[in-house]
Amino acid sequence: MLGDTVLKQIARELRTELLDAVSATGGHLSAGLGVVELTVALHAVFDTPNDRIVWDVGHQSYPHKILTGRRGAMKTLRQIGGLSGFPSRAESEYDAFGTAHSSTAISAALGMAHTIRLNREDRRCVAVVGDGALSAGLAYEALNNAALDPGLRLLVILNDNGMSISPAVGGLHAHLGNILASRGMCRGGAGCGKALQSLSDPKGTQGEVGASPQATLFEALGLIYTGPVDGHDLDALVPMLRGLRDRQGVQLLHVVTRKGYGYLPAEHDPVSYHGPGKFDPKVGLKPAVASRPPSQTYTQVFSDWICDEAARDKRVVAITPAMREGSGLVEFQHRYPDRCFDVGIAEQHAVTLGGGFAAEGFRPVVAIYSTFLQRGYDQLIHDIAIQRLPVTFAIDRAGVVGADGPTHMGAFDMAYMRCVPNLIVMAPADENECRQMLHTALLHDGPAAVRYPRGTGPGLLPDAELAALPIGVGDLKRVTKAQRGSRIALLAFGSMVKPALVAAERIDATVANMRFVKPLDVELVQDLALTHDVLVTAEEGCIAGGAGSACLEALAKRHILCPFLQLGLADDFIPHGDPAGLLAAAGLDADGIEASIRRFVECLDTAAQGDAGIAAVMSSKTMAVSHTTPTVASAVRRGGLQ
Ligand SMILES: Cc1ncc(C[n+]2csc(CCOP(=O)(O)OP(=O)(O)O)c2C)c(N)n1
Ligand SMILES: CC(=O)[C@@H](O)[C@H](O)COP(=O)(O)O
Ligand SMILES: [Mg+2]
Repeated sequence: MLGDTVLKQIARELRTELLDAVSATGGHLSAGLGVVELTVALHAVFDTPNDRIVWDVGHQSYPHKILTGRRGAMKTLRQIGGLSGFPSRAESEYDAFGTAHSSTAISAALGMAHTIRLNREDRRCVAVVGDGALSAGLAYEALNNAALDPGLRLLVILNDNGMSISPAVGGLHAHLGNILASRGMCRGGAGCGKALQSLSDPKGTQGEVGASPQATLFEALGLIYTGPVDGHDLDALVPMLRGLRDRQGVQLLHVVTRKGYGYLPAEHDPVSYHGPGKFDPKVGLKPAVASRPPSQTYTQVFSDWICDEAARDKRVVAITPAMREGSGLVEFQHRYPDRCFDVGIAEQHAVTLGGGFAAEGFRPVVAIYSTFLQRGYDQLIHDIAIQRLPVTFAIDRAGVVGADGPTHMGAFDMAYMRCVPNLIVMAPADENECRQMLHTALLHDGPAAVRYPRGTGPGLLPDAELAALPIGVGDLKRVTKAQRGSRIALLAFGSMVKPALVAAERIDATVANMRFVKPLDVELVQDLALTHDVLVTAEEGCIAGGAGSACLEALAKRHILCPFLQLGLADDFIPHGDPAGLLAAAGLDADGIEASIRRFVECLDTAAQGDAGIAAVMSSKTMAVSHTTPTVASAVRRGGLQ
């Protein structure tokens, strides 16, 4: 075991290393800075990777990465082919469990603890979970399940820094504050809870409901609580972890830390340093420019839109599951504090809360990332769609998000939403259309979703005027001049309209901005199939079950046969990296769309000329579905991406 002085020296170097690395690449910073000492202490006390440490979310795991053989690779963080920004089992044996969506760590570590008991092994499991992550139902499901199992050996470390991305919210936050206020910071011994009080009893005792006059929520649940301990004080932390290491029962160690600790700009503004881009650590982040940049992000478009609607209509309320900044609700909350609901990390609740508002005649807008709406899927169906409740879903980060990688890609929403009855699903081609679609959704007397990508669009700045779009009607943007031969029609959804138009100029194709994934403009699809030789769909989402599949189903329903090419995200997870590079690798930029169509048409021509069997099929215009785009992951594996 390394001496305490050495551990302190390691912590100092680790913090400097972390700051240097993240300021050079961008990534998650303030959470990692806050757990430097905790990371050092855990690795000093536990025998990793034999003992398992499961980092919840994993955005705080960079110090752990640096300590576990990845120091030199930190410069590749979140870039194509480089280190993941989250724990990854594929990356290191020290990453016990892949995480990135929050609140999974206790469940995963509990599963591991069960296997250890079943296998009669001498190993330990630790889940490190933040106070923000503890607002999600999943975490409570795990705690509830873990409690009262004295035979298990599981340590849950609650890293309480009072912060989610924004300041933590809710009753739990208040409860943690009360514990700290009433008990003070403990340094071991009886005041720390039952576990350390009975260190002489190596088997430990299970927490008893109401055992202490100021029982914590955790004790009331049946966990063995220890703390609160200063998470930056290695002299307190290390002995405490040593004391808890071999104890049986589900132990909860309450560690208090400061997000951004050790780098003053991040301590003062942990929100901005949660996930900064590159910056000079000597200077810090540049203050946000007061004037608007020429191109707005879709998030900013949403932000302006909801403020405008709220000024017009008092029934408009906004709900965010802990993504106030990322979803563009800071200004709205500032202007309408009593109409903005940050519910913490609680996506399921966010959706159903919207249902409650809608049932009473309000117009709730649930602002949510595509990837996080996956958590609220049953609520979307059961609580909203079945009852046709007018909830607007403003779905940000739909499509390829980039550096956060496979866990955060908004690849699935079109597929998982278009099968839900009563739900309207829109995908804007540009910023102005985004605003009009959000307005359309809000006016619609039923649930409606608008899915838009991370970052900026083509730059078509939104009109101040709001006009509802006719529901289920696409927009023909370009008509091919070709009279016969390969008359190609490109049916583009959302962000694919722009590259489709560029490709269409080169190959002379018709382009439709489909606008609606659901209800689909079936007439338009069928007309284009009947007047063209080849139909191509393009979407920034998974091909399987996605918008292109909707078009195919529309043709099948009327027995219309047409060679059909579906462009989108192939059946694989998209790795992390620069979004433009990832889109290009998926064949979803103008060059890729053009190349895929040329290949497809060539293939059809060859088949028509060479192979009698296929020619017969083609001449009878039997539907030919072809998708040849390589997956992005396979391109990265082949080293084909720069
Ligand atoms: C299910 C889910 N919702 C939202 C997020 C986005 N998110 C990432 S970190 C974070 C804050 C987590 O707070 P906490 O667990 O306390 O960790 P801290 O950053 O404070 O260390 C949020 C909301 C997520 N990763 N997963
Ligand atoms: C870890 C996490 O889930 C978030 O911090 C996420 O990385 C934010 O992504 P954006 O940068 O797209 O808001
Ligand atoms: Mg926190």
